[in-house]
Amino acid sequence: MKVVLALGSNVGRRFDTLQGAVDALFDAPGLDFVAVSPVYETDPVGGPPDQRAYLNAVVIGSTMTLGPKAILERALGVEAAFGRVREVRWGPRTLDVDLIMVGDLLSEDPELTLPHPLAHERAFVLVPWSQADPGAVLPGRGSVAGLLADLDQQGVRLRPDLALQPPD
Ligand SMILES: Nc1ncnc2c1ncn2[C@@H]1O[C@H](COP(=O)(O)OP(=O)(O)OP(=O)(O)O)[C@@H](O)[C@H]1O
Ligand SMILES: Nc1nc2c(c(=O)[nH]1)N=C(CO)CN2
Repeated sequence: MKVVLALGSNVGRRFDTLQGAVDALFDAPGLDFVAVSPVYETDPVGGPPDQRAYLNAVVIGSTMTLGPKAILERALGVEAAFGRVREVRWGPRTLDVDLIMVGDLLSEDPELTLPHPLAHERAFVLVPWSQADPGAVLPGRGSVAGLLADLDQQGVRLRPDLALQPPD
């Protein structure tokens, strides 16, 4: 099953945090690395004003053994390991890891909604995802390229000077 995860950081050493997350997500068995997107610097969407810009990226994996809850637990564990401070909704965070999709699974459980309920409207997710996988499809919503055609992408800027490496 294909697994798509979105990474974001707007506090501290943002790029190092993203690379650390890529490494940590694939550290334990069960999830195999497939691809990582370029890094984008993005205007904050929602939350308090005067937040620093985010760095965002998307990482794609594959699993034959893990269920969606196990993948979410891993994602939340990696977030916690980077000391995310969860105070303000949509406020600053050291690391945010969102589970965008797991195969063609659909779930409306608030603990794990699949696909991620806001992914289809977030250019900071869809732009990097389309670069990592040009043929990507968001289950129930259609092609990522098609979704992007209707979205404002001005707040999402490629950082060609920053490149994430595959997990070590
Ligand atoms: N697809 C998903 N990916 C990540 N977390 C999810 C998902 N669906 C539900 N959740 C739940 O959301 C909680 C995380 O909420 P959190 O406050 O981090 O949201 P956020 O990252 O600030 O905002 P957003 O949901 O807009 O990305 C997790 O504890 C998790 O149980
Ligand atoms: N640019 C940007 N804005 C956000 C982000 C993010 O990763 N990037 N994450 C949010 C909550 O998940 C809220 N707003």
